[in-house]
This record gives sequence, structure tokens and C-alpha cells, in this order.
Amino acid sequence: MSFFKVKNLKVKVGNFILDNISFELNKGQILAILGPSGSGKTLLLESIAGFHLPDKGELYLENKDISILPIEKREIGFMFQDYALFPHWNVKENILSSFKFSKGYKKININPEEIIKMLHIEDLLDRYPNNLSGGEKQRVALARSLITNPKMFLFDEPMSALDTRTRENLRDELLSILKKLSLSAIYVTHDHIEAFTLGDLVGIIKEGRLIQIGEKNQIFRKPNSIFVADFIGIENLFSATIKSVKRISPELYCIEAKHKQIVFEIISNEKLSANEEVFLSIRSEDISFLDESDERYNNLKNIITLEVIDIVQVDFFYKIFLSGDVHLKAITLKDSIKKHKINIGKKIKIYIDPEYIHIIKT
Ligand SMILES: Nc1ncnc2c1ncn2[C@@H]1O[C@H](COP(=O)(O)OP(=O)(O)OP(=O)(O)O)[C@@H](O)[C@H]1O
Repeated sequence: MSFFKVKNLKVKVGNFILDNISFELNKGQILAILGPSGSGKTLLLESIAGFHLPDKGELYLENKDISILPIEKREIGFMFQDYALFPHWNVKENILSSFKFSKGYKKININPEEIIKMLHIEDLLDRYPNNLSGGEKQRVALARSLITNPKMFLFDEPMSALDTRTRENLRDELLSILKKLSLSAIYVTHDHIEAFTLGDLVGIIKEGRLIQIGEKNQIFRKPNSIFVADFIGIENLFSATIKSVKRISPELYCIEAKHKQIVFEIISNEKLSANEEVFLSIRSEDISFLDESDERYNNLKNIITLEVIDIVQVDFFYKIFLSGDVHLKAITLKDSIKKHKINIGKKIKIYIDPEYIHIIKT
């Protein structure tokens, strides 16, 4: 039985409608919600927290129907981008203030000192919010919410105002705290890297509808639409026509799909028929480079020769822009650039594993 369940939720706020939202979370699981601006992410969290009552559908927390419970009775903690610390209270007073506003919550069984230590804010207790950095304010806000011992936690882009380094540090700490306390959480973000780092499950919302939700690996590997593929940062997306479909096991097919002059071999569980128009998605990290002399893959399909048209460094990686019958972007490391003598203008062989090409039906 799931720990938290949303069943056919419909909520109308002004002219905006969240509709047909259903998902389940197990205890300790984190769901990351991704979606463009204005797609209804905040309204979904606000509806779960109790700021808007459903027009249809139900919410269950530990099998209890909380759909129409007032906010303070739901035992759900939340933390939004706006830290909302009380400016005239010091850090300690701010943290303890949450006890005043959480009378409906269970007796505290998290030790406040432990939370303060976990969040490394022991030395800030006498300071006032005005004298804290953005990251420190978020730590205090998190401590203040955590010590009320909520059953579940909602985060609405809590890191978006922070610089990259602080955000990454806080994100890692947050993940370890949530896992340590076995807290279920829903985390809204624009950032697909953040979503895949934090989420056990990832959900994508568009125009008030949850268009895909699942285990993060499933979403990562098998986006169900061009919109999702694009939104989760898949850079290689192009059209193709199915040429042949051969069943190779009860659930798997070996499929040939043609894009311009290139025929890709794909292993997939999608049911398709010849002449169907589809999109192919390939993650840039799934493209391998081969040397001219490399004979290991000689009898395999999916070896293509393309021209390197640009090389761009991104953090520790290099993005290689490839052009020919298909335009692809590959991600690789400095070592591989050296090993394969990759430079602009060079024609290079690449290989893509048939299992790493994903077919998106149109
Ligand atoms: N209280 C409200 N009354 C009326 N309309 C609202 C209200 N709150 C939000 N909306 C509208 O509902 C839509 C969804 O808003 P929401 O804040 O949930 O989007 P979001 O996905 O969180 O966007 P962002 O990423 O920009 O924060 C928007 O068109 C917004 O203008």
C-alpha cells in the first residue's frame, strides 16, 4: 500500500485547471516534478498542502483521506523559494517558531539539535536573517520545517535563488537528510539535473496535466513524447521511418528505422509497424567514438561516419557537434578527445548501442 496517493485530482484555481493528476509515493520516496513556467507545479504543491480544495479526486496520506483537511491538520511540511524567515527573530527563535504554528502535528520525535547539526547551522543560532547568505537562510528554513516532524515534505524550487555551488552542496545535503529521516517528498524544479539527482520518481507536468511519471531511469531512458524528451535534456531527437520489425523475444523487437540514408538498428519493446513515422532519441553520453583501426564493431550496425564541426567544453566534459546525414551531439571526456584525436573537421566513426536508441511514437 502506498504511503501517499493522489487519485484523479482536479483543482480549478482562477482560469487554470489541474486535471487528472494521479500518482503514488512510497515511504521515503522523493518525487521530482519538472515542467515549464506556468504549467501548474506550484498549484499542485499548494493543492497537496491544502491551500486549494479539490473539485474532484482524493488525496490519501497513510491511507487517511486528507482531501478536505485544513492545512495545519495535514502533517505536511513545505518549503518554498521565498524563505519567509521572521526578520526580528534570530535563527534559534525562527527555528523554534515552527512549534507555535504546528499544534496539529504529532509530538516531536526528531531531536532539534540533531537537525541543527545535520544542517551545519550550529554557529548561526544567534544571528538574524538579514546577516545570513541565501544558502544559510535556506538551511534555517529547512531546519524550521523539519523539526515539526512532518510526514511528508513539499519543496517549491527552494534552491533557485542560490548560486550553482551552494545549490549543489545544499541539494546533496538535503538528499542525505531526507533519506536518513526516510521522509517522502515532492520537489518542484525547472532543472532536469536537479530532478534526476534528487528524485526516485520523476513527473513531467504540462498545462495542468501530468504527462509522464515513473521511476527516474524509466523517464531518463524512455520519454513518452518529444516534449518530455526535450524537457529532460535529450539533445539528439530526429524523425525516422520504420523499415522492418522482427520479434526477437516475447517482449522485444529488433527494428530498423531509416533517417535520410542511415538505417539504425534498435532493440525495443515498442509495438510498431513498417512505414510508421517516429522520432528517435539518443542521449549524447550514449554515443561512442571508434578509431579507424578499431575492428571490434565491424560486424555491428549503427556505425556512422560524421564530421566534427565543433567542440565545446562544458564543466569537465566536452560536447562534440557532429554533422552528416544526421546531426548529433556527443558528450565525452578529455581523455577520449586525445585518444581518438578528435578535432574540428575530422571525419570520425561513432557507434550507438541498439538498446540505447529510444523510439518515440508520433
Ligand atoms: N491564486 C491563483 N489564482 C489564479 N490563477 C493562478 C493562481 N496561482 C497561479 N495561477 C495561474 O495558474 C497557472 C499555473 O501557475 P503555477 O504557479 O502553478 O505555475 P508553475 O508551473 O509553478 O510556474 P513557475 O515555474 O513559473 O513557478 C499560471 O497561469 C498562473 O498564472
